[in-house]
Amino acid sequence: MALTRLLLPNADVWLDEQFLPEPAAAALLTELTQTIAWRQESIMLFGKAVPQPRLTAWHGDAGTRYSYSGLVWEPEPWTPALQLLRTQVEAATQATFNSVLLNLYRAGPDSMGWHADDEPELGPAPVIASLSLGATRRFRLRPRRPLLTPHAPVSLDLTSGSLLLMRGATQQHWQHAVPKTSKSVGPRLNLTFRRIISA
Ligand SMILES: O=C(O)CCC(=O)C(=O)O
Ligand SMILES: [Fe+2]
Repeated sequence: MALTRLLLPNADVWLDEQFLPEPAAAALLTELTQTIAWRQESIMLFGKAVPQPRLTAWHGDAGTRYSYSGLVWEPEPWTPALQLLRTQVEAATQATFNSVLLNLYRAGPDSMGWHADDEPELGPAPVIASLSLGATRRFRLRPRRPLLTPHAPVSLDLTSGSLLLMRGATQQHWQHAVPKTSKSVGPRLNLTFRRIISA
């Protein structure tokens, strides 16, 4: 399949719902869930350490330090599976990536709050390629400044093997989130390939 552009103002967002065929996506979910050194980080919220409602890992080229929600990440090296995915994602997106943030949503209560991936390390127009494996979870997008970007919030159900690409001014004008769900859902693993410009 191919990436198809979403018609959103002040955004440059593309989706390929069938980037990886299901047997490959399912096999990768199992392999990565078992072999990645998952951590549950805490973020400081009003002076208190609050565990993030998901597990995370950060892999990349040496020197791609990244600060995220008050945490500073030193990357783990690329594993063969992650390196192969990087090559495939680069070919599909015509972009280059030097790091990947992995998020494991163990079940419905695991989530990610509203944010934009606009850390200075990512430069003025971050290119982020997001590969989803496992359970379908809802991905929401909303304008950061509704007067400047008049549009209702958007919901995408990201299925296993789908590839979402955000680039250009998307992070400047939109936020995104993966809300909790009360539905009974299995694990979902998401990989966001990124390019750290100022290491
Ligand atoms: O899990 C997702 O689909 C989104 C992940 C995300 O927004 C991030 O890692 O910054
Ligand atoms: Fe994000």
